[in-house]
Amino acid sequence: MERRARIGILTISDRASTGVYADASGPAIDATMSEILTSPWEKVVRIVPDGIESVRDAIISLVDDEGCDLVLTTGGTGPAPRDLTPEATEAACEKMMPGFGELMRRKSLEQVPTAILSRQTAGTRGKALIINLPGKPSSIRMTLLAVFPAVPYCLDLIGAARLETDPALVLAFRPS
Ligand SMILES: Nc1ncnc2c1ncn2[C@@H]1O[C@H](COP(=O)(O)OP(=O)(O)OP(=O)(O)O)[C@@H](O)[C@H]1O
Ligand SMILES: Nc1nc2c(c(=O)[nH]1)N[C@H]1C(S)=C(S)[C@@H](COP(=O)(O)O)O[C@H]1N2
Repeated sequence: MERRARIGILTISDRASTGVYADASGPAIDATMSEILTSPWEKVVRIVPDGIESVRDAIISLVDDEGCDLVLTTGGTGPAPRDLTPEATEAACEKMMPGFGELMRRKSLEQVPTAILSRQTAGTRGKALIINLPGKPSSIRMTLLAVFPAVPYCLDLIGAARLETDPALVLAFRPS
């Protein structure tokens, strides 16, 4: 029996974390993962304000304390002074995986010219993969679908839980 995957959903937003507006991006990640995954999984949801320490500590806690296999962040990837998610991700990770950000920016560029303003990246910490998504709720499904074909094999390689996907939506590629 395969182990149930644990997926961290981390919303990074000054305003959503203080209740100025309701978080729409975390629920969009949850909904997209429910669409994509056919293997058992459970979520661990957090909302934190922007900042290197707040975000780094949340990622470390989701991986080290909560045992997450995958952490999906949203928000804080742009150029504004308080957008520090890529720096925090780098501080929490042992290896950076720049291909994720490159592909998401390329896909987003088909929709909005400001896609290049996102500094989103990805990396690994122990047996966990951390991926940054932009903050816009409308960007979540498209960016996740773009990179997800490579996610299950990446988790295999780092020794995380095995993920199965709905092939009608995401064809997970596992080189033989
Ligand atoms: N978690 C979220 N839930 C709902 N809407 C969001 C969320 N994050 C961002 N947005 C929307 O996307 C817009 C642009 O995102 P951006 O990351 O620039 O937000 P922001 O202005 O930095 O947010 P904050 O001030 O809360 O950190 C925001 O103005 C908001 O309308
Ligand atoms: N798919 C998609 N990607 C996108 C956007 C978007 O609307 N759709 N917005 C861009 C904009 S305007 C910014 S500033 C950056 C960073 O957003 P963040 O700070 O909310 O992470 O993401 C970019 N990537």
